[in-house]
Amino acid sequence: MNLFAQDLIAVAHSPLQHWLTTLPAQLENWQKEQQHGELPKWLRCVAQLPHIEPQHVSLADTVTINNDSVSDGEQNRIRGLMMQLTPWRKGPFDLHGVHIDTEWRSDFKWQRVLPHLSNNGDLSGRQVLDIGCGSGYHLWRMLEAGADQVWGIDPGQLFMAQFMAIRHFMPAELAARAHWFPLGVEDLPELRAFDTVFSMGVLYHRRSPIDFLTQLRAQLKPGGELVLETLVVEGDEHTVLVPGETYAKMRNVWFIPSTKALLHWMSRVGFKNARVVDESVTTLEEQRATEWMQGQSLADFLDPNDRSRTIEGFPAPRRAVIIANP
Ligand SMILES: Nc1ncnc2c1ncn2[C@@H]1O[C@H](C[S@+](CC[C@H]([NH3+])C(=O)[O-])CC(=O)[O-])[C@@H](O)[C@H]1O
Repeated sequence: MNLFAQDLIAVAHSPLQHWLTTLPAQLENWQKEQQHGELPKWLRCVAQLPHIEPQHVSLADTVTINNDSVSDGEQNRIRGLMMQLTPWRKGPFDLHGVHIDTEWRSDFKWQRVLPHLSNNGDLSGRQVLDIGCGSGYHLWRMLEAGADQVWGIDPGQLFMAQFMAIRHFMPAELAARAHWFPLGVEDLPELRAFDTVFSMGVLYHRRSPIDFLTQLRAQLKPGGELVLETLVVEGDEHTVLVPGETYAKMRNVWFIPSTKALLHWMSRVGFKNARVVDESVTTLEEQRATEWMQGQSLADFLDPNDRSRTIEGFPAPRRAVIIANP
């Protein structure tokens, strides 16, 4: 069965219909050529999850789904299957009493973003795209904020399985409004159709940040809103850090601009009214190893004698949120 059949029907019934000129062929090609070797195993875990009527649902800081009569056996089954989908990086979630304490407290980032969106954070009636959405934690928060439909893309296939596991437990009405496609930003045509585009934690992974910003702008409707979150350094509009082989032990980090440089790049590609609404240093409360992500985390990426530096001697991770219009 086509994994994305329902999502493609949703595209056909949305203002994004023109996406159907490229999307079905890309997904078909992905299913034939690009599947991760472990994906069948991850999808089997999702298929084995018990079917439990969601009684209480809260899309708040911990995305929670509950039913008062869940048995210990069902809980153990959920825990065992979800553990097979580790590492869990973005969350937290609580599924029928199984608390998934992810590496990141992604709710902290949402608190830094939400108050600065237009309409006081009300996304009612909006088509929202999240580029690099990971497990899709923020997609659920966007639905909490009233979005009509939320669309996440990310090339990470484990994250897709995690999203599908969470969606499995959601009430049908919410599940039908949340979509996830295994695409990179570079796979998107110029849709110019979304009311809000989020891209958080992706810019520094791109080799060409100017092309990336251009791609983001090409997804927005006239009058839409971009929410960009990325690593930054302190400095003037000519300051950009291009780290060596690793930054905070991450291998795929290319450009870390100052906020002034980033605003300059954004104006060069045509964004209007770009403004920094938050800038903060990542704390050990926000990113840490847990039972659900037992590998190394921020504490291991910083200089043990000087927490203001990474292990490589660069400034420690500092992140900015920028809002702009196309
Ligand atoms: N070409 C690409 N196109 C789209 N996504 C990509 C690409 N390359 C990598 N990614 C994805 O971008 C996400 C970045 S994580 C931010 C998650 C969430 N947004 C968060 O803000 O918590 C932060 C980090 O890993 O540093 C991962 O899920 C990648 O798979």
